[in-house]
Amino acid sequence: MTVTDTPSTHGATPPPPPPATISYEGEFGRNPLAEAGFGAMCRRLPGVLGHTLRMAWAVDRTAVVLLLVCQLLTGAAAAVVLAFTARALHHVLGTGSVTERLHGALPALVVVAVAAGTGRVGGALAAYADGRITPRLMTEADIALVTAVCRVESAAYGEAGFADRQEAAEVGATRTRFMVQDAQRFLAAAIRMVTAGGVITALHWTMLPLLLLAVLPAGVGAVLSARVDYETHYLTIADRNVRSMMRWWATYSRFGDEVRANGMTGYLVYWYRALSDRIDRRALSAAPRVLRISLATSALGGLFLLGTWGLLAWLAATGRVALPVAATAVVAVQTTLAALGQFVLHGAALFHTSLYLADMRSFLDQAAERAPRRGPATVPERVDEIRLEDVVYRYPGREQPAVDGVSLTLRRGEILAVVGENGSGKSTLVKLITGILLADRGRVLWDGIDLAGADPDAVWKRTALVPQNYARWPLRARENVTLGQPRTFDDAPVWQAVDAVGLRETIEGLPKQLDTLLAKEWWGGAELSGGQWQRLACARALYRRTPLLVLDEPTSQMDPRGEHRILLEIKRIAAERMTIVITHQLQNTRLADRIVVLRNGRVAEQGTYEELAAAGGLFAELLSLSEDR
Ligand SMILES: Nc1ncnc2c1ncn2[C@@H]1O[C@H](COP(=O)(O)OP(=O)(O)OP(=O)(O)O)[C@@H](O)[C@H]1O
Repeated sequence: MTVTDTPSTHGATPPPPPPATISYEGEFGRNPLAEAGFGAMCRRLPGVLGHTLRMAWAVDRTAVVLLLVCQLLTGAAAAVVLAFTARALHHVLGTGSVTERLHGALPALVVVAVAAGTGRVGGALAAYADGRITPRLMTEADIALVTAVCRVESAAYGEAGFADRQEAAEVGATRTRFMVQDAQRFLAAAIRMVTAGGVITALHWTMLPLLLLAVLPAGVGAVLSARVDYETHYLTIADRNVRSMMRWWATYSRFGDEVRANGMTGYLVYWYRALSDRIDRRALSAAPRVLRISLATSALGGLFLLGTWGLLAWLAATGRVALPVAATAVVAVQTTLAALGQFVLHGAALFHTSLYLADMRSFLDQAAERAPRRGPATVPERVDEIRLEDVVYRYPGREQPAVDGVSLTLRRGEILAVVGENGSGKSTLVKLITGILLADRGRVLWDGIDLAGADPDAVWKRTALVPQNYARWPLRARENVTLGQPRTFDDAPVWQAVDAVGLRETIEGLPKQLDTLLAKEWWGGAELSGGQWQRLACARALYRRTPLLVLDEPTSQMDPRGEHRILLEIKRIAAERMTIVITHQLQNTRLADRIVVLRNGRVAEQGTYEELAAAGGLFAELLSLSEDR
């Protein structure tokens, strides 16, 4: 047999590469539970219960009170049912005629019926209270997450593991659904266990410890299995995160053309399956461990249960307990066994849920730590100058700074063009000027106020930005213009902004004009073309009328008429503000008062269009390349 490097079958190609393996080092590389012992895990329960109670209390106090009262009621009802069943059995199995015995048992049976009914009503009301609390609890958890993520310093997104902690927190937020239910069932089982345990101890003191031994292994098994499940979850967070992102990109209708016309479907589906298989393999590799735990704990529990029944038989056979008492004991054993079983299983379920909720809480703490803490300084409505002093910024995990010692001054009324090759630091520079990122070194001063000490909301009230990747908000056309600055109910300024970008005809042609929902996916929605969306993004920035206007590649998708119109508008309104335009269309930099050319994060040259075009430097080189067609 010979082995060749060349494919032997007609046109066979090597298999496509499998999805990259993602693993993290450092803080997030280790499962926080990896070293936690069984006792430590169980000690988390009171904390989880307390937290659940506090959260539930905050959303609906009446429902919480109702829930607790109902739990007590159902627990007490269960005890009454058991105690009076014992009494009834005492009569039924006693001496006398059948009628006498039944007659004697009747009052106890009535009490049993009433108590059982009360227990059922209590159970139904508890479920109702849970139904009132849980949806709001989920909403609160969800909103807390969204708010936390929207508020963190932008730099946090770049930190290793941040997105995965967020994904873990999202799972935690969805698990909130089980939180009240688990806590409620656990409490109910605890109350039933205490009451039934009391009854059974009264029959013979050895019964309860034996029963406890019979169910404890199942509880230990459930907790250990929950731990294995969480370990698998932890190991696959990164993969699931990437998979859900990929799923969105692959199935989102806006990218459908690219997927189809580039023949990506096959590979995407292959990729999706390969990653899913990898996730499944991790889950399946845990299955034997779960089976071993389950078999061992079931066997142990079964042995103890056998012992309990044996003891009961021995007590009855040797006359140590009377027959009616033994019969009651059978009922009591069953009830206590069920209560104990539920107690440990719901305890384990609560513990399981708590693992995920802990992820959510730790992410919220992490996000809170990364919330801007810059200082109280505010920025006046009018800003006359922005000065950068030797500003340096390096993205986390990158060796080279993206902006490396930039100093420049921008004055009111001035239009600054920033140019440079891909990756030269233009967008990063703009993020530093607008305070989205804070400089690692050096200062960005707005009329002498250092952005490192200024309240970011106060700064962002004064900025308008058309980023390179702007969002196409699935909102009405009006909100797509006013988002971030809903000023009045008056549409006139909205139309002004729409006119400024030459979009009036388009908007008037929409089914509901400004009220049209710009989301093709939804019924009643409409879709715009790429350039029209870009015009809308520009309209949004112009509508804000802020002292700083930043446009990053604002006309890359526009036709010449649209581009011309926007550039004229920028010039028209330039006197009242500072304007920064990033562009690769070097002809467009003619409108700027000054051009800054970046290379590797540094200012390579600056000057007017004419000066730079004649200087023979990088700008002149790029200009000649753009003209060499
Ligand atoms: N979020 C980020 N995390 C890490 N590195 C980043 C990030 N954003 C940009 N960079 C890196 O910083 C450098 C500067 O990027 P920047 O986006 O500022 O360049 P640019 O001049 O705007 O490029 P382009 O012309 O392609 O838009 C690049 O090397 C880029 O890889």
